[in-house]
Amino acid sequence: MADAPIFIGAAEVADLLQYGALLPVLERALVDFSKHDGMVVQPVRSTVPVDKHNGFLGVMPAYMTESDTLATKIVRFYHQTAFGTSSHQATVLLFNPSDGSLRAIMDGTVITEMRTAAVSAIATKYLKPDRLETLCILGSGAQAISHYNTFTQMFPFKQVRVWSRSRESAERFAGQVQGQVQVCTSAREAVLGADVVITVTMASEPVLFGEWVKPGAHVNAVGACRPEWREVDDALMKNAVLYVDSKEAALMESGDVILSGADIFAELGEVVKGTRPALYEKTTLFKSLGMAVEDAATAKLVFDCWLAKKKPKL
Ligand SMILES: NC(=O)C1=CN([C@@H]2O[C@H](COP(=O)(O)OP(=O)(O)OC[C@H]3O[C@@H](n4cnc5c(N)ncnc54)[C@H](O)[C@@H]3O)[C@@H](O)[C@H]2O)C=CC1
Ligand SMILES: O=C(O)C1=NCCCC1
Repeated sequence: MADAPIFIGAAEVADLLQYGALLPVLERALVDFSKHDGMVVQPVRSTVPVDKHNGFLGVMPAYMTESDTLATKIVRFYHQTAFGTSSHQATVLLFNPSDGSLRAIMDGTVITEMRTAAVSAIATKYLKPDRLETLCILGSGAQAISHYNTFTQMFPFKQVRVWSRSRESAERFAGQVQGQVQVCTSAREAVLGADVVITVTMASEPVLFGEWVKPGAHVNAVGACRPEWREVDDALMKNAVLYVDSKEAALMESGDVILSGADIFAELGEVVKGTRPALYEKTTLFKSLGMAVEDAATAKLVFDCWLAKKKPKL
């Protein structure tokens, strides 16, 4: 009989996951996904609208042959949540690929926060390798915090600006993170002159406009994961060189891509592998929707770290 699955809660996931180990694991997952050689199986996320309660439930399975990783994430994202509870909550199930038995149930909320920020950082590393002085974050929730933490660890920004719909939440954000943050009164003020812009809002209409964005800047557009939602206007979508995590998902899920009619230049995994160029002298935009392979690879890393910690030291 198979062993009972282990449970790894949020605090332990946060303790086990280090960006130093996570980044190469994610780069490999992105590359393997973008080979499209049949070795990675990842259907586009299946999302159930829960209209009555203004929310969605997403199911994200993946199998990666080379690393022999089988997992699924279940994630809820709700517009209205009680104060103090996160709009996004997730659980990851990690299976034994050889017989399909359940190996581990782990918190997926921390995984979602950390792997999404890490993938944006990978996009930034390839698409904006130099002149990283000013970082702008639009939004002040959980992803804003994980992006702030990752980006200030990985890059030498001299200034970080934040804008949020309410000044109160932007100030709360500034008080929560370590280091200086300039709270801006408008999105425009935050974006003008920034080298890197990150959009991490629950907006369904554009909050970022092309006319504000400095030529040659890089944008990570992380929100707006529904076909009718926008975070970015048509001008930016059409004038920037557009990179995505998955072309198939972008054409099914991203309102910014679908409704602007912008052409996708490449998948991020193709850039990491070197089969498509990083046009970093131009204005670039990475449209992130989040992929199951990112969760599966991260969950396997968490599980392997958990096993290594558990092993008695000889
Ligand atoms: N690409 C990816 O892999 C992932 C994307 N996401 C997306 O990232 C975004 C941020 O997620 P979290 O930080 O976890 O959410 P959160 O609920 O913690 O924060 C959302 C932020 O958006 C702001 N906001 C809400 N409605 C807005 C509006 N109409 N206009 C402007 N700002 C608005 C809120 O004030 C808050 O600052 C969401 O769109 C989420 O779905 C989340 C997980 C993974
Ligand atoms: O990748 C994810 O996880 C999510 N992406 C879009 C919003 C829901 C969670």
